[in-house]
Amino acid sequence: MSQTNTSHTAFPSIAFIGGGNMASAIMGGLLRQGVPASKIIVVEPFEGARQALQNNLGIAALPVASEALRRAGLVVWAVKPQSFKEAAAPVADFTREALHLSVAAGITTDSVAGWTGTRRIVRAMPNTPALVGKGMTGLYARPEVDAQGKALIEAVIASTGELSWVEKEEQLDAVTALSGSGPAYVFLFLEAMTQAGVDMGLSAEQSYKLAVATFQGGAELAARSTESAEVLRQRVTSKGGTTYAAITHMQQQKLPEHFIEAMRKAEARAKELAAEFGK
Ligand SMILES: NC(=O)c1ccc[n+]([C@@H]2O[C@H](COP(=O)([O-])OP(=O)(O)OC[C@H]3O[C@@H](n4cnc5c(N)ncnc54)[C@H](O)[C@@H]3O)[C@@H](O)[C@H]2O)c1
Ligand code: PRO
Repeated sequence: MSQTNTSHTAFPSIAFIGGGNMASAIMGGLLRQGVPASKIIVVEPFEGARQALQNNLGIAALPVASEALRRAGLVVWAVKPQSFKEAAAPVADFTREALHLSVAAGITTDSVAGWTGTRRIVRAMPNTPALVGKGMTGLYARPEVDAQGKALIEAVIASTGELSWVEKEEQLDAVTALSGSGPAYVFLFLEAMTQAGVDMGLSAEQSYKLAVATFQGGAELAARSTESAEVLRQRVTSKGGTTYAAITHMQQQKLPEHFIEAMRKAEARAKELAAEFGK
């Protein structure tokens, strides 16, 4: 992935429409990178969320769209797919000249273009580890976005972790099913591994610590290794040993097949969201 040389001093004012989890993760990354809070404008109708932004990040959010949005060179759409169209209506007139970045699952850039009146749009699929600077974000840029615009988006997203561009917009549905929803799969496995540890006589606390460290260590080993996950798995699996017993059971129960099937459900849901809420 090419690295950007956009420094935070070159950042334009950035407006966030929606100030919930994902917006907070990106804003947190920007602040950590030295972008001043005065360069960030947020529209967030829910008072509890505005309070959280003020308390956690020192950012004062607006309850409704206003002329202040005209300052923004970049608009980040961080509302739920269900609320996007409604959120765009009062904002669009102020932001036609800006570059737009949407993180909404499923919603296509054609829909965003229709609602915002501009085609300078990048669509992104981040994930929640962005909250701790360990995010993974897939990105798609419409042809109307120039190299400078892409460099700005890279600089914003790099403040939350890693990124990877896709060539076709529909590939973002696969990214959504994989890394977007993926942290939830990891947490589900953590829950199951912790429960198994408890069932076998460990405390919940110790069991959870072992499970989290195992995920961290396994992921780090895979990231640093030149060998495939399959080879790394075989190294743990002594013939006739303990891992063999567990993996054999998982394979007999078709766990990998079920897992792949589940991820295809997430991909299908991304497409449904586009059809349901993109009009
Ligand atoms: N949470 C994730 O893991 C994740 C990962 C990738 C992408 N996303 C996408 O990010 C988007 C936001 O998700 P989230 O988890 O941050 O949700 P969230 O509910 O935490 O945040 C959405 C915010 O939008 C606000 N909002 C509602 N209507 C609005 C309006 N008309 N104008 C402005 N703001 C409005 C809500 O009050 C809320 O604070 C979604 O589209 C989701 O698909 C989420
Ligand atoms: N969270 C959003 C959802 O579940 C998008 C990926 C992660 O729809």
